[in-house]
Amino acid sequence: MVKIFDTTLRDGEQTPGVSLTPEEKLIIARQLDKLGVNVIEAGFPVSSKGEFESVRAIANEGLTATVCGLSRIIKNDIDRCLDADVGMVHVFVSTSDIQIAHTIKKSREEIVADSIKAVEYVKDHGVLCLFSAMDATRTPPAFLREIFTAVEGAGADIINIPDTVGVMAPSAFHRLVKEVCSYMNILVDVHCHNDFGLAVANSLAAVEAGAREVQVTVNGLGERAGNANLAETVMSLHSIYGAKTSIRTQYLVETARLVERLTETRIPINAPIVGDNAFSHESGIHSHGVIERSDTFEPGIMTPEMVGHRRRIVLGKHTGRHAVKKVLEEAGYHPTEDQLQEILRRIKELGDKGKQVTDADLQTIAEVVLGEIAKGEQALVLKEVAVMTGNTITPTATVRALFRGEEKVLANIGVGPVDAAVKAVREILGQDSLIRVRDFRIEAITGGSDALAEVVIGVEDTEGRKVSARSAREDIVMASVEALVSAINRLLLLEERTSK
Ligand SMILES: CC(=O)SCCNC(=O)CCNC(=O)[C@H](O)C(C)(C)COP(=O)(O)OP(=O)(O)OC[C@H]1O[C@@H](n2cnc3c(N)ncnc32)[C@H](O)[C@@H]1OP(=O)(O)O
Ligand SMILES: CC(C)C(=O)C(=O)O
Repeated sequence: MVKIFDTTLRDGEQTPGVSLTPEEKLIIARQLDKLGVNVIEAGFPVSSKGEFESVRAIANEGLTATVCGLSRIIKNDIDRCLDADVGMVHVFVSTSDIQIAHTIKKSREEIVADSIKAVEYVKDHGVLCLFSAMDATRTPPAFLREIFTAVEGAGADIINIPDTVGVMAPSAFHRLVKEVCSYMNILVDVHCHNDFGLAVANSLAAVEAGAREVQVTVNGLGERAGNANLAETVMSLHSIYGAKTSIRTQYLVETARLVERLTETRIPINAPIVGDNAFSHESGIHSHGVIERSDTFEPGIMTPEMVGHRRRIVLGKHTGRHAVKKVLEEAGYHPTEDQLQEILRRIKELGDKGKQVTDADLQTIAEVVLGEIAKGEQALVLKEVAVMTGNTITPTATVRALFRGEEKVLANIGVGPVDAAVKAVREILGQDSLIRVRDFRIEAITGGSDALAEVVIGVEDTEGRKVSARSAREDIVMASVEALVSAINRLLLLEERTSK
Protein backbone atom coordinates (compact mmCIF):
# COMPACT_ATOMS: atom_id res chain seq x y z
CA MET A 1 0.00 0.00 0.00
CA VAL A 2 1.39 3.41 -0.98
CA LYS A 3 0.02 6.41 0.91
CA ILE A 4 -1.03 9.48 -1.04
CA PHE A 5 -0.08 12.78 0.58
CA ASP A 6 -1.78 15.58 -1.33
CA THR A 7 -0.18 19.02 -1.24
CA THR A 8 -2.41 20.80 -3.80
CA LEU A 9 -3.56 23.25 -1.13
CA ARG A 10 0.00 24.02 0.01
CA ASP A 11 2.72 23.53 -2.63
CA GLY A 12 0.03 23.53 -5.36
CA GLU A 13 -1.19 26.90 -4.20
CA GLN A 14 2.40 28.17 -4.37
CA THR A 15 2.03 28.01 -8.19
CA PRO A 16 2.90 31.54 -9.22
CA GLY A 17 -0.34 33.40 -9.87
CA VAL A 18 -2.60 30.96 -8.02
CA SER A 19 -4.32 31.91 -4.80
CA LEU A 20 -7.44 30.38 -3.40
CA THR A 21 -10.02 31.79 -1.03
CA PRO A 22 -10.76 29.86 2.18
CA GLU A 23 -14.11 28.75 0.66
CA GLU A 24 -12.35 27.44 -2.46
CA LYS A 25 -9.76 25.60 -0.37
CA LEU A 26 -12.53 23.94 1.61
CA ILE A 27 -14.31 22.83 -1.57
CA ILE A 28 -11.07 21.29 -2.86
CA ALA A 29 -10.36 19.64 0.51
CA ARG A 30 -13.80 17.98 0.48
CA GLN A 31 -13.15 16.73 -3.05
CA LEU A 32 -9.71 15.37 -2.08
CA ASP A 33 -11.37 13.52 0.77
CA LYS A 34 -13.96 12.08 -1.62
CA LEU A 35 -11.07 11.04 -3.86
CA GLY A 36 -9.57 9.17 -0.93
CA VAL A 37 -6.16 10.78 -0.32
CA ASN A 38 -4.55 9.82 3.00
CA VAL A 39 -3.20 13.24 3.91
CA ILE A 40 -4.32 16.72 2.88
CA GLU A 41 -1.63 19.34 3.38
CA ALA A 42 -4.04 22.23 3.81
CA GLY A 43 -1.56 25.12 3.96
CA PHE A 44 1.10 27.03 5.84
CA PRO A 45 -0.88 28.55 8.76
CA VAL A 46 1.73 31.13 9.79
CA SER A 47 1.78 32.71 6.35
CA SER A 48 -1.44 34.77 6.72
CA LYS A 49 -4.60 35.15 8.76
CA GLY A 50 -6.71 33.83 5.86
CA GLU A 51 -4.41 30.83 5.47
CA PHE A 52 -4.66 30.05 9.18
CA GLU A 53 -8.49 30.25 9.10
CA SER A 54 -8.58 28.17 6.00
CA VAL A 55 -6.41 25.37 7.48
CA ARG A 56 -8.48 25.46 10.66
CA ALA A 57 -11.76 25.18 8.74
CA ILE A 58 -10.43 22.19 6.78
CA ALA A 59 -9.09 20.54 9.96
CA ASN A 60 -12.52 20.89 11.60
CA GLU A 61 -14.50 19.65 8.60
CA GLY A 62 -14.59 16.08 9.88
CA LEU A 63 -12.73 14.66 6.88
CA THR A 64 -11.42 11.12 6.79
CA ALA A 65 -7.99 12.25 5.57
CA THR A 66 -5.42 13.49 8.06
CA VAL A 67 -5.14 17.27 7.76
CA CYS A 68 -1.58 18.60 7.82
CA GLY A 69 -0.09 22.09 8.24
CA LEU A 70 3.37 23.24 7.16
CA SER A 71 5.84 24.79 9.59
CA ARG A 72 9.44 25.98 9.70
CA ILE A 73 11.49 24.75 12.66
CA ILE A 74 10.15 27.74 14.56
CA LYS A 75 7.98 27.44 17.67
CA ASN A 76 5.52 30.11 16.51
CA ASP A 77 4.98 28.32 13.17
CA ILE A 78 4.27 25.07 15.01
CA ASP A 79 1.90 26.86 17.41
CA ARG A 80 -0.06 28.26 14.46
CA CYS A 81 -0.43 24.71 13.09
CA LEU A 82 -1.54 23.41 16.50
CA ASP A 83 -3.97 26.33 16.94
CA ALA A 84 -5.40 25.42 13.53
CA ASP A 85 -6.23 21.95 14.97
CA VAL A 86 -4.25 19.94 12.41
CA GLY A 87 -3.64 16.24 12.95
CA MET A 88 -0.14 16.41 11.49
CA VAL A 89 2.56 19.08 11.52
CA HIS A 90 5.02 19.03 8.63
CA VAL A 91 8.25 20.64 9.81
CA PHE A 92 10.93 21.38 7.27
CA VAL A 93 14.40 22.84 7.14
CA SER A 94 17.05 23.31 4.48
CA THR A 95 19.86 20.77 4.65
CA SER A 96 21.87 21.45 1.46
CA ASP A 97 24.99 23.58 1.74
CA ILE A 98 23.72 26.10 -0.80
CA GLN A 99 20.42 26.70 1.01
CA ILE A 100 22.03 26.68 4.46
CA ALA A 101 24.56 29.29 3.34
CA HIS A 102 22.13 31.59 1.55
CA THR A 103 18.81 31.24 3.34
CA ILE A 104 18.75 29.89 6.87
CA LYS A 105 22.38 30.89 7.64
CA LYS A 106 22.89 28.58 10.65
CA SER A 107 25.48 25.91 11.38
CA ARG A 108 24.62 22.26 10.71
CA GLU A 109 24.78 21.64 14.47
CA GLU A 110 22.19 24.36 15.13
CA ILE A 111 19.95 23.01 12.36
CA VAL A 112 20.03 19.49 13.82
CA ALA A 113 19.42 20.78 17.36
CA ASP A 114 16.52 23.05 16.28
CA SER A 115 15.00 20.22 14.22
CA ILE A 116 15.08 17.87 17.22
CA LYS A 117 13.46 20.57 19.36
CA ALA A 118 10.75 21.21 16.77
CA VAL A 119 9.91 17.51 16.37
CA GLU A 120 9.81 16.99 20.15
CA TYR A 121 7.57 20.02 20.54
CA VAL A 122 5.13 18.69 17.93
CA LYS A 123 5.12 15.24 19.51
CA ASP A 124 4.54 16.73 22.98
CA HIS A 125 1.22 17.98 21.62
CA GLY A 126 0.10 14.52 20.56
CA VAL A 127 -0.12 15.03 16.80
CA LEU A 128 1.73 13.34 13.96
CA CYS A 129 5.05 14.81 12.87
CA LEU A 130 6.44 14.71 9.35
CA PHE A 131 10.00 15.98 8.93
CA SER A 132 11.37 17.21 5.58
CA ALA A 133 15.04 17.79 4.81
CA MET A 134 14.53 20.51 2.22
CA ASP A 135 16.79 20.15 -0.84
CA ALA A 136 17.65 16.61 0.32
CA THR A 137 18.79 15.62 -3.15
CA ARG A 138 21.60 18.23 -3.04
CA THR A 139 22.47 17.44 0.58
CA PRO A 140 25.63 15.44 1.39
CA PRO A 141 24.34 11.89 2.15
CA ALA A 142 26.20 11.73 5.47
CA PHE A 143 24.49 14.88 6.76
CA LEU A 144 21.13 13.65 5.48
CA ARG A 145 21.64 10.45 7.49
CA GLU A 146 22.66 12.45 10.56
CA ILE A 147 19.58 14.68 10.54
CA PHE A 148 17.10 11.93 9.61
CA THR A 149 18.43 9.67 12.36
CA ALA A 150 18.27 12.56 14.85
CA VAL A 151 14.62 13.42 14.09
CA GLU A 152 13.64 9.74 14.14
CA GLY A 153 15.16 9.61 17.62
CA ALA A 154 13.16 12.71 18.57
CA GLY A 155 9.91 10.95 17.68
CA ALA A 156 9.17 11.92 14.05
CA ASP A 157 6.56 9.63 12.48
CA ILE A 158 7.55 10.12 8.85
CA ILE A 159 10.59 11.53 7.06
CA ASN A 160 10.38 13.11 3.65
CA ILE A 161 13.09 13.25 0.97
CA PRO A 162 12.26 16.28 -1.21
CA ASP A 163 13.80 16.77 -4.63
CA THR A 164 13.19 20.47 -4.06
CA VAL A 165 14.64 21.75 -7.32
CA GLY A 166 13.78 18.69 -9.40
CA VAL A 167 17.31 17.70 -10.38
CA MET A 168 17.27 13.94 -9.85
CA ALA A 169 17.42 11.25 -12.50
CA PRO A 170 15.12 8.34 -11.58
CA SER A 171 18.06 5.91 -11.24
CA ALA A 172 19.94 8.28 -8.90
CA PHE A 173 16.81 8.95 -6.85
CA HIS A 174 16.21 5.20 -6.58
CA ARG A 175 19.72 4.78 -5.12
CA LEU A 176 19.23 7.64 -2.65
CA VAL A 177 15.81 6.47 -1.43
CA LYS A 178 17.06 2.89 -1.10
CA GLU A 179 19.96 4.07 1.01
CA VAL A 180 17.70 6.19 3.27
CA CYS A 181 15.23 3.30 3.64
CA SER A 182 18.10 1.03 4.69
CA TYR A 183 18.73 3.05 7.88
CA MET A 184 15.26 4.47 8.69
CA ASN A 185 12.69 2.57 10.74
CA ILE A 186 9.79 4.98 10.07
CA LEU A 187 7.73 5.70 6.96
CA VAL A 188 9.74 7.24 4.12
CA ASP A 189 7.96 9.81 1.97
CA VAL A 190 9.10 11.68 -1.15
CA HIS A 191 8.24 15.08 -2.65
CA CYS A 192 9.37 15.53 -6.25
CA HIS A 193 9.44 18.66 -8.37
CA ASN A 194 9.03 18.65 -12.10
CA ASP A 195 11.76 20.99 -13.38
CA PHE A 196 12.92 18.38 -15.93
CA GLY A 197 9.52 16.70 -16.29
CA LEU A 198 10.69 13.81 -14.07
CA ALA A 199 8.58 14.30 -10.94
CA VAL A 200 6.29 11.33 -11.58
CA ALA A 201 9.13 9.09 -12.78
CA ASN A 202 11.15 9.98 -9.67
CA SER A 203 8.19 9.32 -7.36
CA LEU A 204 7.71 5.89 -8.95
CA ALA A 205 11.45 5.15 -8.69
CA ALA A 206 11.20 6.07 -5.00
CA VAL A 207 8.36 3.61 -4.45
CA GLU A 208 10.38 0.90 -6.20
CA ALA A 209 13.21 1.71 -3.79
CA GLY A 210 11.05 1.42 -0.67
CA ALA A 211 9.26 4.76 -0.12
CA ARG A 212 5.71 4.12 1.04
CA GLU A 213 4.25 7.62 0.73
CA VAL A 214 4.34 10.06 -2.19
CA GLN A 215 3.53 13.77 -2.15
CA VAL A 216 1.50 14.83 -5.17
CA THR A 217 -0.71 17.65 -6.42
CA VAL A 218 -3.80 17.72 -8.59
CA ASN A 219 -2.84 18.67 -12.16
CA GLY A 220 0.82 18.77 -11.07
CA LEU A 221 0.44 22.27 -9.66
CA GLY A 222 3.24 23.67 -7.51
CA GLU A 223 6.31 25.87 -7.43
CA ARG A 224 7.86 26.56 -10.87
CA ALA A 225 7.11 23.52 -13.10
CA GLY A 226 5.10 21.96 -10.30
CA ASN A 227 5.04 18.73 -8.32
CA ALA A 228 4.36 15.10 -9.18
CA ASN A 229 0.92 14.91 -10.76
CA LEU A 230 -1.55 13.01 -8.58
CA ALA A 231 -3.50 11.31 -11.38
CA GLU A 232 -0.36 10.24 -13.26
CA THR A 233 1.38 8.93 -10.15
CA VAL A 234 -1.67 7.08 -8.86
CA MET A 235 -2.65 5.50 -12.18
CA SER A 236 0.95 4.43 -12.85
CA LEU A 237 1.06 2.86 -9.40
CA HIS A 238 -2.28 1.09 -9.96
CA SER A 239 -2.02 0.06 -13.57
CA ILE A 240 1.69 -0.38 -14.27
CA TYR A 241 3.16 -1.25 -10.86
CA GLY A 242 0.13 -3.13 -9.51
CA ALA A 243 0.50 -1.20 -6.24
CA LYS A 244 -2.49 -0.33 -4.09
CA THR A 245 -3.48 3.14 -2.92
CA SER A 246 -6.63 4.40 -1.22
CA ILE A 247 -7.61 6.54 -4.24
CA ARG A 248 -11.10 6.18 -5.74
CA THR A 249 -9.79 6.57 -9.25
CA GLN A 250 -13.23 7.17 -10.78
CA TYR A 251 -13.09 10.71 -9.31
CA LEU A 252 -9.74 11.66 -10.87
CA VAL A 253 -11.17 13.60 -13.82
CA GLU A 254 -13.83 15.28 -11.68
CA THR A 255 -11.14 16.38 -9.20
CA ALA A 256 -8.79 17.62 -11.91
CA ARG A 257 -11.55 19.72 -13.49
CA LEU A 258 -12.64 21.20 -10.18
CA VAL A 259 -9.07 22.27 -9.42
CA GLU A 260 -8.66 23.53 -12.99
CA ARG A 261 -11.72 25.75 -12.55
CA LEU A 262 -10.92 27.07 -9.07
CA THR A 263 -7.24 27.73 -9.73
CA GLU A 264 -7.95 29.03 -13.25
CA THR A 265 -5.05 26.90 -14.47
CA ARG A 266 -5.95 25.12 -17.69
CA ILE A 267 -5.30 21.37 -18.06
CA PRO A 268 -3.42 20.87 -21.37
CA ILE A 269 -5.58 18.95 -23.87
CA ASN A 270 -2.95 16.24 -24.13
CA ALA A 271 -2.43 15.85 -20.38
CA PRO A 272 -2.24 12.15 -19.47
CA ILE A 273 -5.33 10.63 -17.82
CA VAL A 274 -7.39 13.80 -17.31
CA GLY A 275 -6.73 15.86 -20.47
CA ASP A 276 -9.52 16.20 -23.03
CA ASN A 277 -7.56 14.05 -25.48
CA ALA A 278 -6.46 11.35 -23.03
CA PHE A 279 -8.96 8.89 -24.55
CA SER A 280 -9.70 10.68 -27.84
CA HIS A 281 -8.90 9.29 -31.27
CA GLU A 282 -8.90 11.08 -34.60
CA SER A 283 -6.73 9.06 -36.97
CA GLY A 284 -8.69 6.56 -39.03
CA ILE A 285 -6.52 3.53 -38.29
CA HIS A 286 -6.57 4.11 -34.52
CA SER A 287 -10.29 4.90 -34.45
CA HIS A 288 -11.11 1.78 -36.46
CA GLY A 289 -9.09 -0.34 -34.03
CA VAL A 290 -10.62 1.29 -30.95
CA ILE A 291 -14.17 0.89 -32.30
CA GLU A 292 -13.49 -2.85 -32.71
CA ARG A 293 -11.71 -3.20 -29.37
CA SER A 294 -10.55 -0.30 -27.24
CA ASP A 295 -7.22 -1.74 -26.11
CA THR A 296 -5.92 -1.93 -29.69
CA PHE A 297 -4.84 1.70 -29.35
CA GLU A 298 -5.28 2.41 -25.64
CA PRO A 299 -3.32 1.01 -22.71
CA GLY A 300 -6.17 -1.32 -21.73
CA ILE A 301 -4.79 -1.58 -18.20
CA MET A 302 -6.32 1.88 -17.77
CA THR A 303 -9.74 2.67 -19.23
CA PRO A 304 -11.67 5.98 -19.33
CA GLU A 305 -14.25 4.47 -16.95
CA MET A 306 -11.53 3.78 -14.35
CA VAL A 307 -10.70 7.48 -14.10
CA GLY A 308 -14.12 9.01 -14.75
CA HIS A 309 -13.36 10.02 -18.35
CA ARG A 310 -15.07 9.31 -21.67
CA ARG A 311 -13.71 7.88 -24.89
CA ARG A 312 -14.23 10.16 -27.90
CA ILE A 313 -13.89 9.72 -31.61
CA VAL A 314 -12.94 13.11 -33.05
CA LEU A 315 -13.38 13.81 -36.75
CA GLY A 316 -10.90 15.68 -38.90
CA LYS A 317 -8.35 15.43 -41.66
CA HIS A 318 -7.07 12.07 -40.40
CA THR A 319 -10.48 10.44 -40.06
CA GLY A 320 -11.50 7.17 -41.71
CA ARG A 321 -14.83 5.68 -42.78
CA HIS A 322 -15.35 3.50 -39.69
CA ALA A 323 -15.06 6.47 -37.36
CA VAL A 324 -17.50 8.65 -39.33
CA LYS A 325 -20.03 5.81 -39.45
CA LYS A 326 -19.75 5.25 -35.70
CA VAL A 327 -20.09 8.96 -34.82
CA LEU A 328 -23.05 9.40 -37.16
CA GLU A 329 -24.79 6.32 -35.80
CA GLU A 330 -24.34 7.60 -32.26
CA ALA A 331 -25.97 10.86 -33.35
CA GLY A 332 -28.88 8.91 -34.88
CA TYR A 333 -27.91 9.04 -38.60
CA HIS A 334 -27.70 5.93 -40.77
CA PRO A 335 -26.03 6.81 -44.08
CA THR A 336 -25.64 4.43 -47.03
CA GLU A 337 -22.08 3.50 -48.07
CA ASP A 338 -22.13 6.16 -50.85
CA GLN A 339 -23.44 8.82 -48.48
CA LEU A 340 -20.77 7.86 -45.97
CA GLN A 341 -18.02 8.29 -48.59
CA GLU A 342 -19.41 11.71 -49.50
CA ILE A 343 -19.58 12.82 -45.85
CA LEU A 344 -16.01 11.60 -45.35
CA ARG A 345 -14.85 13.52 -48.44
CA ARG A 346 -16.40 16.74 -47.12
CA ILE A 347 -14.88 16.25 -43.66
CA LYS A 348 -11.43 15.82 -45.17
CA GLU A 349 -11.98 18.89 -47.35
CA LEU A 350 -12.56 20.95 -44.18
CA GLY A 351 -9.54 19.34 -42.51
CA ASP A 352 -7.33 20.11 -45.51
CA LYS A 353 -8.23 23.77 -45.05
CA GLY A 354 -6.73 23.53 -41.56
CA LYS A 355 -10.14 23.64 -39.89
CA GLN A 356 -11.19 21.80 -36.78
CA VAL A 357 -14.27 19.76 -37.72
CA THR A 358 -16.82 20.68 -35.09
CA ASP A 359 -19.82 18.55 -34.20
CA ALA A 360 -22.01 21.21 -35.73
CA ASP A 361 -19.97 20.97 -38.97
CA LEU A 362 -20.50 17.21 -39.03
CA GLN A 363 -24.18 17.55 -38.42
CA THR A 364 -24.56 20.16 -41.15
CA ILE A 365 -22.61 18.00 -43.61
CA ALA A 366 -24.62 14.92 -42.66
CA GLU A 367 -27.93 16.74 -42.99
CA VAL A 368 -26.98 18.11 -46.42
CA VAL A 369 -25.76 14.75 -47.72
CA LEU A 370 -28.67 12.85 -46.22
CA GLY A 371 -31.17 15.49 -47.34
CA GLU A 372 -32.39 16.03 -43.79
CA ILE A 373 -31.86 19.78 -43.61
CA ALA A 374 -33.76 21.75 -40.99
CA LYS A 375 -35.54 18.65 -39.75
CA GLY A 376 -35.32 19.40 -36.08
CA GLU A 377 -36.67 22.56 -34.48
CA GLN A 378 -34.07 24.73 -32.75
CA ALA A 379 -34.60 24.81 -28.98
CA LEU A 380 -32.86 28.15 -28.59
CA VAL A 381 -33.60 30.91 -31.11
CA LEU A 382 -31.67 34.14 -30.79
CA LYS A 383 -33.66 37.32 -31.35
CA GLU A 384 -31.57 40.24 -30.11
CA VAL A 385 -28.17 40.91 -28.60
CA ALA A 386 -27.11 44.28 -27.20
CA VAL A 387 -23.79 45.01 -25.47
CA MET A 388 -22.43 48.01 -23.66
CA THR A 389 -18.75 48.35 -22.94
CA GLY A 390 -16.15 51.05 -22.38
CA ASN A 391 -13.44 52.19 -20.00
CA THR A 392 -15.84 53.56 -17.39
CA ILE A 393 -18.62 50.98 -17.36
CA THR A 394 -18.81 47.31 -16.52
CA PRO A 395 -19.31 45.36 -19.75
CA THR A 396 -23.00 44.42 -19.87
CA ALA A 397 -24.99 42.34 -22.35
CA THR A 398 -28.72 41.87 -22.86
CA VAL A 399 -30.01 38.91 -24.84
CA ARG A 400 -33.56 38.29 -26.05
CA ALA A 401 -34.26 34.75 -27.22
CA LEU A 402 -36.91 32.08 -27.50
CA PHE A 403 -36.10 29.04 -25.39
CA ARG A 404 -38.37 26.09 -26.07
CA GLY A 405 -40.96 28.54 -27.39
CA GLU A 406 -40.85 30.88 -24.38
CA GLU A 407 -39.47 34.40 -24.89
CA LYS A 408 -36.87 35.45 -22.36
CA VAL A 409 -34.83 38.63 -21.93
CA LEU A 410 -31.81 38.45 -19.66
CA ALA A 411 -28.82 40.63 -18.93
CA ASN A 412 -25.45 39.91 -17.35
CA ILE A 413 -22.09 41.51 -16.78
CA GLY A 414 -18.66 40.12 -17.57
CA VAL A 415 -14.97 40.87 -17.79
CA GLY A 416 -15.60 41.99 -21.37
CA PRO A 417 -18.52 42.16 -23.81
CA VAL A 418 -18.03 38.59 -25.05
CA ASP A 419 -17.99 37.22 -21.51
CA ALA A 420 -21.10 39.24 -20.61
CA ALA A 421 -22.96 38.03 -23.71
CA VAL A 422 -21.98 34.39 -23.16
CA LYS A 423 -23.19 34.62 -19.56
CA ALA A 424 -26.48 36.21 -20.64
CA VAL A 425 -27.10 33.39 -23.13
CA ARG A 426 -26.40 30.82 -20.41
CA GLU A 427 -28.89 32.62 -18.14
CA ILE A 428 -31.57 32.13 -20.79
CA LEU A 429 -31.22 28.37 -20.26
CA GLY A 430 -32.12 28.87 -16.57
CA GLN A 431 -30.30 28.50 -13.27
CA ASP A 432 -30.58 24.72 -13.34
CA SER A 433 -28.94 24.31 -16.71
CA LEU A 434 -26.16 21.77 -16.52
CA ILE A 435 -24.61 22.88 -19.77
CA ARG A 436 -21.28 24.60 -19.41
CA VAL A 437 -18.83 26.20 -21.80
CA ARG A 438 -15.65 24.15 -21.95
CA ASP A 439 -13.67 25.46 -24.90
CA PHE A 440 -13.61 28.90 -26.39
CA ARG A 441 -11.32 29.87 -29.26
CA ILE A 442 -11.34 33.14 -31.17
CA GLU A 443 -9.26 33.64 -34.28
CA ALA A 444 -9.03 36.42 -36.80
CA ILE A 445 -9.25 34.83 -40.23
CA THR A 446 -8.54 37.96 -42.22
CA GLY A 447 -6.21 40.86 -41.37
CA GLY A 448 -6.97 44.41 -40.24
CA SER A 449 -9.33 45.92 -37.68
CA ASP A 450 -12.31 44.79 -39.81
CA ALA A 451 -11.02 41.20 -39.69
CA LEU A 452 -13.47 38.35 -39.84
CA ALA A 453 -13.41 36.68 -36.44
CA GLU A 454 -13.96 32.96 -36.24
CA VAL A 455 -15.16 31.58 -32.95
CA VAL A 456 -15.25 27.89 -32.03
CA ILE A 457 -17.09 27.03 -28.84
CA GLY A 458 -17.38 23.67 -27.11
CA VAL A 459 -20.14 22.98 -24.59
CA GLU A 460 -20.54 19.99 -22.31
CA ASP A 461 -23.31 18.54 -20.16
CA THR A 462 -22.97 16.64 -16.90
CA GLU A 463 -23.08 13.32 -18.75
CA GLY A 464 -19.86 14.37 -20.45
CA ARG A 465 -21.50 14.84 -23.88
CA LYS A 466 -19.45 17.45 -25.72
CA VAL A 467 -20.52 19.44 -28.74
CA SER A 468 -18.63 22.12 -30.60
CA ALA A 469 -19.79 24.70 -33.12
CA ARG A 470 -18.35 27.64 -35.01
CA SER A 471 -19.40 30.99 -36.35
CA ALA A 472 -17.55 33.67 -38.27
CA ARG A 473 -18.47 37.38 -38.31
CA GLU A 474 -16.80 40.77 -38.32
CA ASP A 475 -18.41 41.33 -34.94
CA ILE A 476 -16.67 39.22 -32.34
CA VAL A 477 -19.59 39.36 -29.87
CA MET A 478 -22.09 38.19 -32.49
CA ALA A 479 -19.74 35.44 -33.68
CA SER A 480 -19.37 34.22 -30.09
CA VAL A 481 -23.09 34.31 -29.35
CA GLU A 482 -24.00 32.56 -32.60
CA ALA A 483 -21.42 29.82 -32.05
CA LEU A 484 -22.66 29.33 -28.50
CA VAL A 485 -26.32 29.18 -29.52
CA SER A 486 -25.47 26.72 -32.28
CA ALA A 487 -23.46 24.52 -29.89
CA ILE A 488 -26.24 24.57 -27.29
CA ASN A 489 -28.85 23.60 -29.88
CA ARG A 490 -26.69 20.74 -31.14
CA LEU A 491 -26.10 19.50 -27.60
CA LEU A 492 -29.81 19.61 -26.74
CA LEU A 493 -30.55 17.70 -29.95
CA LEU A 494 -27.86 15.15 -29.14
CA GLU A 495 -29.29 14.71 -25.64
CA GLU A 496 -32.72 14.13 -27.19
CA ARG A 497 -31.44 11.64 -29.77
CA THR A 498 -29.24 9.69 -27.35
CA SER A 499 -31.67 9.52 -24.46
CA LYS A 500 -34.40 7.94 -26.62
C1 LIG B 1 10.20 24.42 -0.75
C2 LIG B 1 8.98 25.09 -0.15
O1 LIG B 1 7.98 25.07 -0.79
S1 LIG B 1 9.07 25.75 1.39
C3 LIG B 1 7.58 26.58 1.64
C4 LIG B 1 7.58 27.86 0.92
N1 LIG B 1 6.32 28.50 1.09
C5 LIG B 1 6.20 29.78 1.38
O2 LIG B 1 7.17 30.49 1.59
C6 LIG B 1 4.80 30.34 1.38
C7 LIG B 1 4.41 31.13 2.62
N2 LIG B 1 5.47 31.99 3.11
C8 LIG B 1 5.22 33.19 3.72
O3 LIG B 1 4.08 33.63 3.84
C9 LIG B 1 6.40 33.91 4.25
O4 LIG B 1 7.55 33.55 3.53
C10 LIG B 1 6.62 33.57 5.79
C11 LIG B 1 5.44 34.11 6.58
C12 LIG B 1 6.75 32.08 6.02
C13 LIG B 1 7.89 34.24 6.28
O5 LIG B 1 7.84 35.58 5.88
P1 LIG B 1 8.98 36.66 6.28
O6 LIG B 1 9.15 36.64 7.76
O7 LIG B 1 8.57 37.92 5.65
O8 LIG B 1 10.35 36.09 5.68
P2 LIG B 1 10.80 35.75 4.19
O9 LIG B 1 9.78 34.91 3.54
O10 LIG B 1 11.19 36.97 3.46
O11 LIG B 1 12.13 34.90 4.48
C14 LIG B 1 12.06 33.61 5.02
C15 LIG B 1 12.61 33.57 6.45
O12 LIG B 1 12.37 32.25 6.98
C16 LIG B 1 13.62 31.64 7.30
N3 LIG B 1 13.46 30.22 7.08
C17 LIG B 1 13.27 29.59 5.91
N4 LIG B 1 13.09 28.28 6.14
C18 LIG B 1 13.17 28.11 7.46
C19 LIG B 1 13.03 26.97 8.29
N5 LIG B 1 12.75 25.78 7.79
N6 LIG B 1 13.12 27.14 9.62
C20 LIG B 1 13.39 28.35 10.14
N7 LIG B 1 13.52 29.45 9.41
C21 LIG B 1 13.40 29.33 8.08
C22 LIG B 1 14.62 32.33 6.41
O13 LIG B 1 15.92 32.16 6.89
C23 LIG B 1 14.12 33.76 6.49
O14 LIG B 1 14.48 34.24 7.77
P3 LIG B 1 14.97 35.76 8.07
O15 LIG B 1 13.75 36.59 7.85
O16 LIG B 1 15.38 35.71 9.48
O17 LIG B 1 16.06 36.02 7.11
C1 LIG C 1 8.57 21.79 2.26
C2 LIG C 1 9.23 20.93 1.27
C3 LIG C 1 8.77 19.51 1.36
C4 LIG C 1 9.02 21.40 -0.13
O1 LIG C 1 7.97 21.86 -0.50
C5 LIG C 1 10.12 21.19 -1.08
O2 LIG C 1 11.21 20.82 -0.66
O3 LIG C 1 9.91 21.42 -2.28
